[in-house]
Amino acid sequence: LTRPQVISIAYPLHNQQRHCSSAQMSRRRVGFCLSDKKRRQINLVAFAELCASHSVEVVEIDLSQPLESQGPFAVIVHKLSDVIVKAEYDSQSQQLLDNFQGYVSTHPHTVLLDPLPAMSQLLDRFASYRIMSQLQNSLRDWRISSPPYLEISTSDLSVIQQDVESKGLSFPLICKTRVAHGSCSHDMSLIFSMAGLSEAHPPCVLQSFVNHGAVLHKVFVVGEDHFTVERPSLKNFPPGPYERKTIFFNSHQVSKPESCSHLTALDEKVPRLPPPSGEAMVALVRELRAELGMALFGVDVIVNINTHTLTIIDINIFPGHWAILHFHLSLTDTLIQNDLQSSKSLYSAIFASMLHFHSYSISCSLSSSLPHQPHISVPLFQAMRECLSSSPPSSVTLSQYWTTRNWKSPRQHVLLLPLHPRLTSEL
Ligand SMILES: Nc1ncnc2c1ncn2[C@@H]1O[C@H](COP(=O)(O)OP(=O)(O)OP(=O)(O)O)[C@@H](O)[C@H]1O
Ligand SMILES: O=P(O)(O)O[C@H]1[C@H](OP(=O)(O)O)[C@@H](OP(=O)(O)O)[C@@H](O)[C@@H](O)[C@@H]1OP(=O)(O)O
Repeated sequence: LTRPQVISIAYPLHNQQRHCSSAQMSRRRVGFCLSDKKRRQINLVAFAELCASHSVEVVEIDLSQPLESQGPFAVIVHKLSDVIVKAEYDSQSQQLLDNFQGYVSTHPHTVLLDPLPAMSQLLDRFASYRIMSQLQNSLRDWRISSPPYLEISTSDLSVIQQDVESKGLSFPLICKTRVAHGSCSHDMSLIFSMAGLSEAHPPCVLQSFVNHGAVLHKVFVVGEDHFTVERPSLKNFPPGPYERKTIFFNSHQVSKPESCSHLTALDEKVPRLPPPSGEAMVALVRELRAELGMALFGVDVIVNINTHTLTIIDINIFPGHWAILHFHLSLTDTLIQNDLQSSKSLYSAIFASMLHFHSYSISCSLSSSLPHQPHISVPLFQAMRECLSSSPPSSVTLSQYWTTRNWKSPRQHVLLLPLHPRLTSEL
């Protein structure tokens, strides 16, 4: 077996670490500010232990305490969506956010992934759909669009019906809450007629449903890099309007890797469309990054079965759990490109280690669960399947290629482990 080239990222780091000045040493602290769920997903506690062996301190930021005494931070990685949404109506959350922003403003050398104002706009579908809509102009040559939509702020049915008509929105319509974060934000409905609009509760958006053969392309963006996976998605519906009961659903029932719903089973046999072209995806990601001013986000794309137009339906903050493997290495590149030369080795070390750590946990899961035990967890199995079906990733960097390749031959992960004696001994 060929030694995966990603290992070469790790070696020079150790050399550079030996020559670190005390100024650099003081910058070896990375703050994470994530929900309990996300922290568990990336196993931050175990990861912090691993980093410590590389002289890198991982700190879980306590927002309720002054940040000054918890820093200085070279980087802060956060997903403060909950706090940002709550700050709209809760003064305590607003205070936490102000303190956080205050720290960031007075520490311009701390790299914040991502800036709060940029994130906030994605938490509001009114704002993010405007961005998606504007993007159509610059991406027209790539035949990239977003469905027509309407912002609904009234519960006056006749006003909604008039707006739908005057805007020329075609049924079925998909109704999504204005707030794009939190469990309720994934509750949606499919409305098939003018009468059905009585079930659109403001504030929400009504977006034209686009038939796309029940395939969703989820693009994860990490700085300069991106990669794409396919997910299940809603099936095709005949163009409306027509009499049919509104369908209520939760987006996580239809578009998670493990989703298995009658709403995603096509009623008819249709030829599978080719995936979006790599060039178009590159153009899309480039425009979005510039427009959003963010490094960590996801964009959901479908392909219109009639026109073959790439259609953007959603933009998300911070890649989901599945992105984590790719995230660590890609983030390193992002930081390097930002000219953070002095921090280069630090970030490379952190994220190469993170990758190794995850490789370790995954290879253990794989070797213990496959092929001997039928009780492999559904999410893990689906995640593997998702990865296997996403080859080659649309933006193939060395690290991404490596990751994908190694998922196909999980045993190769073990080859990485001698780099970490502690992990090897655990094996
Ligand atoms: N305009 C549309 N046309 C066709 N299908 C759509 C459209 N909008 C959404 N969908 C379907 O509904 C699902 C959920 O939509 P969307 O991505 O907006 O939800 P979400 O809850 O914001 O998702 P996420 O979990 O990524 O945050 C999509 O995966 C897709 O199957
Ligand atoms: O990151 P969080 O835990 O908050 O949850 C995000 C979730 O990731 P996870 O399921 O891997 O956790 C994402 O899933 P996929 O992109 O993989 O589909 C997606 O549903 C986001 O919309 C969620 O963010 P939220 O809507 O809550 O802001």
